[in-house]
This record gives sequence, structure tokens and C-alpha cells, in this order.
Amino acid sequence: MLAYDYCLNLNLIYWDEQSFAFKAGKIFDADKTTEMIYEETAKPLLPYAWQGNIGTLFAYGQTGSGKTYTVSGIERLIAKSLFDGTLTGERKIHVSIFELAGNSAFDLLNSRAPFMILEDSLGSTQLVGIQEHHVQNTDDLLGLVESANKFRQTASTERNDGSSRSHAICRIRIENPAPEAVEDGILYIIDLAGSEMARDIFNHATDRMKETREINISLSVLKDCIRGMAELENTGKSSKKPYIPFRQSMLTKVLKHLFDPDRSRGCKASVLACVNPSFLDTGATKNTLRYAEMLRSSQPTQKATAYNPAIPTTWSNKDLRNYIRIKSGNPSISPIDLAPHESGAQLLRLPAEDFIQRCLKSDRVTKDQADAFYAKLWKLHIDSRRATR
Ligand SMILES: Nc1ncnc2c1ncn2[C@@H]1O[C@H](COP(=O)(O)OP(=O)(O)OP(=O)(O)O)[C@@H](O)[C@H]1O
Repeated sequence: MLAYDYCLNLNLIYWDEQSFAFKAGKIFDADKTTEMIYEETAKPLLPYAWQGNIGTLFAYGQTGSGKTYTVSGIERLIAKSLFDGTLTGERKIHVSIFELAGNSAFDLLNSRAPFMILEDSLGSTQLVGIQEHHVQNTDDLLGLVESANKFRQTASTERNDGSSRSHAICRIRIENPAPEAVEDGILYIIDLAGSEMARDIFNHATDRMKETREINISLSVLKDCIRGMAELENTGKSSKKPYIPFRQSMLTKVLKHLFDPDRSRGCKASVLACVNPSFLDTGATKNTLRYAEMLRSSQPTQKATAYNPAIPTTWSNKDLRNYIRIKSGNPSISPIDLAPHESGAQLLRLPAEDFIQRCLKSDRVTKDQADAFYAKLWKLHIDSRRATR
């Protein structure tokens, strides 16, 4: 198993003594425990997400290479660490667990009820219709993981009797109740469905062939995104930016925070590239290592969001208050009542009724004026989104 962060060389020597070298972050061979893998890959993501950023861990590789085994162990260790008191400061933990199969998404904590994955006007991915569960201790979280596993789609393949035939995603939202907190942290723990080689699907029935094809399509979009990110890193400022097709599959829509070149949030990822030691699997192993190597070089960087008076999502609380003071009409709406601590992006997330109620606290401000000001701010926001696309 490999993860990236460091730089090591891995030599893959074929039975005919052909040799290929790959750079990997860290190599975990057969005598390494899940705890050791957790310490080096997942654990560093916890304080990062706790501080309001997005941490992502995903395992990929061919079917039967140990992804589910390792990710399940890591989920258990994360459930312990989140509540053992080492991460300080008050937080509320919310969990949703879902699977992506073909072009559908299913809520594993609500009897596989389907839900939608959409992008909101702030460019964030929203899981529309999924249930989120508030957890207060390790046992709560482990209980949810266990019930989700019962609903996960598995089947027997040539390589694995209990093969996962979908991508399973555990999303842990870490809410910081402090008023000045800007964003909730998010941890994604992802067990991807395994890829299968042509010879392994020879005996599949038609529906299993379709399922394998859909898995391979979504993994291929993931690879295109990884390739695009690697190209982006090597592209000079003047040259044309490579196209990163993250909207082409459900999986990469969920992983938008990693692949969107215009991302505004801090994010870090650990990728576990799982391989089988058998020489029969050298083709699949080589493929897995090739993409793992590209990911090593494309650690996402956060785009700095400089203040722009025409883009409300770049406004600090001070900028926002200035705008309210100058643009909210006569009598002006009180900036302290409408935006006591929010940034521009945070105020845009406020439900319309709350926005209006806050405006109406100001002396002599009418409902019509409040509605008009809400519409004015949103028009500016929508225009700014159109202009930057
Ligand atoms: N480190 C390990 N120690 C012991 N058994 C393991 C280990 N890793 C995997 N296994 C076993 O190997 C088999 C295949 O592992 P697993 O289901 O995790 O593979 P996978 O990559 O998730 O496969 P698929 O993509 O088909 O879902 C399982 O029976 C699992 O228990």
C-alpha cells in the first residue's frame, strides 16, 4: 500500500525482469498494521479538518487489494481520535454515509434512499436530501458506520467474495459553534469500488457487466481529473489551462474541492494506492502506481481570495458592513444587526427569512426595503459568478 507525502522510490520488477520505477510517498508492506497506516495518512488530516478545512482520504486500486479492509480500520481509529480529547475546542460532529453507484447516490443511513448531488451558487457541493446525524461519542459514530455497512452494495467477483460494487463515502462535518468561525471542517473517508481487468469480468452476467462498466467510467473520470491536476501544476501562467472534467461523474463532483482549480478552501488529501503482490496483477499494479505518482505531485493549493468590490464572496466582515452602510438605502440598514460577524460568503448562506428579520431590526426599515436589499446583494453575487466562469 502506498500513500503520498514523502518521496520514496518503488521499483516494480516484472517476472521477465522488466523494471519500472515509481515515486511513492510512503510504502506499507504486508507486515504493517492498519494503525501504522492510520498514523501516517489519516491522523494528520484530523486537526486540519478540526480547524475548518477539508481533509480527504481515499483508497483506490484493483478489486481485492485491501481497500475496504484498510478504510474500515481507519474509520474506527478516526472515531476514537475525534472524541479522545486530544483535539481541543468545542465542536459538533455530524455524519452522513452514502454510496455512489453509476449515476445515482444512495443514503446508507436512510435505507439507501436516493438523493442528489448539486453545486450551490457559492460553488460548494451540496448533498440534497441526505440525512445528517449528530454524534456525541465514538460509539455513536461506530454504530452509524456499522449500520451503513449493512446497506452497502457488495457482490462476489473473481478476486474478492465480498467485493464493493460502489464507492462508499463517509462525510464527517465538524461544526465550530464559535460565532467567528468561518467554515465547518469536513473529513471525507472514501472507499472506492475496485477496478476489474477484462479477464476478471469474463464470466459476469449482463447487469454485472454494466455495473463494472459504470465503475470503470467513474474511475476513468477520476484519472482524467488527476491527470488534469498534474498538468495544471506543470502549466505556466501564460499557457492555456488544462480542462479538469470534475463535473462529469458523481464521484468527482463530491471531490470537487480537490479538483476545482478555483477552489477557495484549504484542502489536503491522503491517497492509499492499494496493490496486489501477485505477478498476475502487474498490469493493474503498474496502472495504480502511475496515478498514485501523479497525485504525489499535485497537492492542491488554496487560491488566495483578494478583496473585490464586485464579488461578495471575497468580502470580510468589515467590507460587508461598509457595503451595507452605503448600499442599503435610506434609512440605511444597521450593519451590526445584519452582519454581526459574518463574511460576505457567510451572509449569502443565511436563509432569506433570517436575512429579512435581521434587516427589520433597524429603525424605520420596511419589509419591501429589506426584500430589495436582499435581491440586490444576490444579483451582485450571481453576476460575479457568471463573470468568473
Ligand atoms: N491487511 C490485511 N490483513 C488481512 N486481510 C486482509 C488485509 N487486507 C485485505 N484483507 C482481506 O482480503 C480480502 C479483500 O480485501 P478487501 O475487501 O478490503 O479488498 P478491496 O480492495 O476493498 O476489494 P473490492 O474493490 O473488490 O471491494 C478480504 O477478505 C479482506 O479481509
